[in-house]
Amino acid sequence: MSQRDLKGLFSALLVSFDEQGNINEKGLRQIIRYNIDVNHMDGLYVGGSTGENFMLSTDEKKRIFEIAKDEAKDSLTLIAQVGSVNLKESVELAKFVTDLGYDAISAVTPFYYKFTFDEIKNYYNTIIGAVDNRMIIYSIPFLTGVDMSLSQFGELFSNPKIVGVKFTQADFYLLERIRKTFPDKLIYAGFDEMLLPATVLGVDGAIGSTYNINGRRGRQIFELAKAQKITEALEVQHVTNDLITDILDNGLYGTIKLLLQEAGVDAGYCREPMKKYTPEMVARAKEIYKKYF
Ligand SMILES: CC(=O)N[C@@H]([C@@H](O)[C@H](O)[C@H](O)CO)[C@@H](O)CC(=O)C(=O)O
Repeated sequence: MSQRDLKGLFSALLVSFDEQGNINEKGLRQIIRYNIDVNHMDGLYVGGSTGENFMLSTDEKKRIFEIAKDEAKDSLTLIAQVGSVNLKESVELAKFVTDLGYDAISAVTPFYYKFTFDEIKNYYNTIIGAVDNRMIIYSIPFLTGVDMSLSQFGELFSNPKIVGVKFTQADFYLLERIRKTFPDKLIYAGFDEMLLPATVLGVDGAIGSTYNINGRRGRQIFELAKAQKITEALEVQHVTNDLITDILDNGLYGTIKLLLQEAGVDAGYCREPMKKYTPEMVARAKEIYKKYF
């Protein structure tokens, strides 16, 4: 098992697709390079929501995991999101990425069906039980409908191979309780627009979509907040949130891809059913790029 430190700032890796929705390998490699060479990320979170993962086949997921490892090599930490409502697929992917040398795996809470907590617990223990690796829970209640309590996190954390949580929630009371109760577990801020308050509450890192293009400001917020320079950190968070608001208004993943294209990266298209770019959306992305970069 990799002993690499898992803390720090991670881009939730975008995937470049061509107009037909096929993986654009050259573009994907450019996005990875941009995250390493320009954003200076500590790591990549591969196969997350931002990677449009839940719309992909098993073979496509594997190919993306392979390309990311091949391009990044050991230059930064790699976490693979392998969660799926198909538990057998999750186990297969967990084995695949562990063999590739990924530093940790992560799995979204199983969604769509209203699984009981015992079923969710069995899902995590089954995936991580199949491999010699570390697991980070991916909690994102606004998309999955799964909102776990402090004691439920505690039950999952009782498995020593479950080492942390990617906390994409705005519940700062729960975040503070998890921090205080489980000081040895890793917590990642999942909402980029709330990086400053999450860092003040003691998260170990952050995983987000907008770091693919706005990694420099994410780093400033994270480091300033850790150094207790809250006024300065807030100034950068304000600019960042103006940018995130503009991105969200224009279409989240598509706009980040269009901004990357302005920066010279072949970030391609989103996969349907996500919408195709309209001329208005492209024009607006150009304005956003000029305003913030
Ligand atoms: C739903 C979603 O995209 N959430 C993002 C955030 O980075 C989010 O895009 C950002 O904070 C803007 O709201 C991350 O939490 C998702 C993520 O890390 C992932 O791709 O798995």
